[in-house]
Amino acid sequence: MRALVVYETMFGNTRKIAEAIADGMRDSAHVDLVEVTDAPDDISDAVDLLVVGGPTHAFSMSRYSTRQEAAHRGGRVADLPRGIRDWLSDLPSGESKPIFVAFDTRVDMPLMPGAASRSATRAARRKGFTHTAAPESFLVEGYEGPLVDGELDRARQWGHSLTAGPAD
Ligand SMILES: Cc1cc2nc3c(=O)[nH]c(=O)nc-3n(C[C@H](O)[C@H](O)[C@H](O)COP(=O)(O)O)c2cc1C
Repeated sequence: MRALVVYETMFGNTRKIAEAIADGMRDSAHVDLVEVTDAPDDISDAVDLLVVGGPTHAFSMSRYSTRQEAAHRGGRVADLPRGIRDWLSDLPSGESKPIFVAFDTRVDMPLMPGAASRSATRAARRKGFTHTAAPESFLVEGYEGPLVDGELDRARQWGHSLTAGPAD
């Protein structure tokens, strides 16, 4: 199996989760891991599984304005010109599409609605991805992080479960 993991991050937490997911997947797949700014403009036919993740901003995927706000709060110095919302929207709506699965990071607050991964899954369906797997969220303690204890292990296991066969 060949997989592509595309991630967006402002404070580095989603990058760590993406790296752990890719690690878990590598047991049974060839995995390419790229930040959204370097992601290809189209998905190669060779990709069987597309995994897309980003931070939850304002109950959904980030927008330019929310990334600017993150930058003002001490996130990456240069604000990110495109996030996963823009990348997904710019993908061509061709016929052949890999399996799609999304993840996000969000703050550890039980009643906080919305998750970037759910919005990304809806966007992917609109784009023509007919095979989508259940999205997953990973928790951070505050806007800047750090990740909640145990989330990196959970991400590694989740990644493994995406590519491992049913007997695994
Ligand atoms: C502008 C802004 C809006 C946010 N809105 C939400 C939100 O609606 N729900 C939530 O759970 N977390 C929210 N957060 C927290 C982010 O999810 C958190 O910063 C992110 O998971 C950290 O990931 P990163 O280090 O990869 O940027 C917000 C953060 C920012 C900067």
